[in-house]
Amino acid sequence: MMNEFTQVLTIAGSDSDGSAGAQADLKTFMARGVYGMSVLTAAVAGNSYGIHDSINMPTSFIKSQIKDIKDDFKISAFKTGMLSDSEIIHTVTEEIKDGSFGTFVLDPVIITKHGAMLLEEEAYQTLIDELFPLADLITPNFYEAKKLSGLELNSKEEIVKAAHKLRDLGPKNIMIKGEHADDSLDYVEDFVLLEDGQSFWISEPYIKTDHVNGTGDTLSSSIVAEIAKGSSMEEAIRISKTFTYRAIKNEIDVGHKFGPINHFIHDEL
Ligand SMILES: Nc1ncnc2c1ncn2[C@@H]1O[C@H](COP(=O)(O)OP(=O)(O)O)[C@@H](O)[C@H]1O
Ligand SMILES: Cc1ncc(COP(=O)(O)OP(=O)(O)O)c(N)n1
Repeated sequence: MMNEFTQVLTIAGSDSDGSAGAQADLKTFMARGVYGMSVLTAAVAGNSYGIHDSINMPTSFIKSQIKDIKDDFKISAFKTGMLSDSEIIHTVTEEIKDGSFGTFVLDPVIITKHGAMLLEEEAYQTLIDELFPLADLITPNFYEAKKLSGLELNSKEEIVKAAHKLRDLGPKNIMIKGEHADDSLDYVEDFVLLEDGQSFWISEPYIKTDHVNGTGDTLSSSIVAEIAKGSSMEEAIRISKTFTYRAIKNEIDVGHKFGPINHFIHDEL
């Protein structure tokens, strides 16, 4: 008899070097023991030196991919990543708003840590207006949280304030990932505000390395996997922070500059 397998989905861009985007999501899904599927919204040409070109999928093709997933599979949880512009956000919103893909983790991919802009500025408000109200969790990085909340985030108090401000825009749970651009840091601390009003800081030691491409994608897709397997939101976030930390710490030698993290560490967890 065949085993029933937990099925999850990423709606995201393809990143040719395999470090981030849908490729990182699918590797993470595999590492976390769930069956991953992908709907591609865009594709970027990139390597460890950076992103050098990109193309958006036609919205009709995004719709076709989602239709084929809906027609055949039972998705327990999903995430969105790179959505490029308002037209793609609108298309994805229309296709997912029936709730048939289960728990929704929105990774508001705006900018990579090396400065590539993956969402047009005119689309920030569309993301807030259309997708935030549907999201069970949003996971902005430090820069994205600043942009989306309009706050400077110069102190822990301001990060807490930003999380409340973002939650007022509709998402049930908020995780603001901490700053890690400064090499003198001891810890990277993320702030989590849960649906029931509870909140906590979650920290791991700062790792000094150039191999951090795809950390945000890995974190959010791991949360999707853990929720699909039955964890609570808090458990899924805690497990995924540890998984991402260990994937950064156990470096692999791929690429000449800013390399990927290590998705092969699942056996040790
Ligand atoms: N150098 C680092 N050392 C330890 N943890 C890190 C490091 N870089 C990122 N992280 C962690 O990886 C996760 C993803 O965050 P981040 O890199 O900010 O996302 P994004 O890729 O969206 O910019 C967070 O939990 C963050 O704290
Ligand atoms: C296609 C594509 N999607 C997303 C990213 C950025 O990934 P993320 O993990 O959010 O950020 P970095 O850690 O890579 O900065 C990407 N590069 N490509």
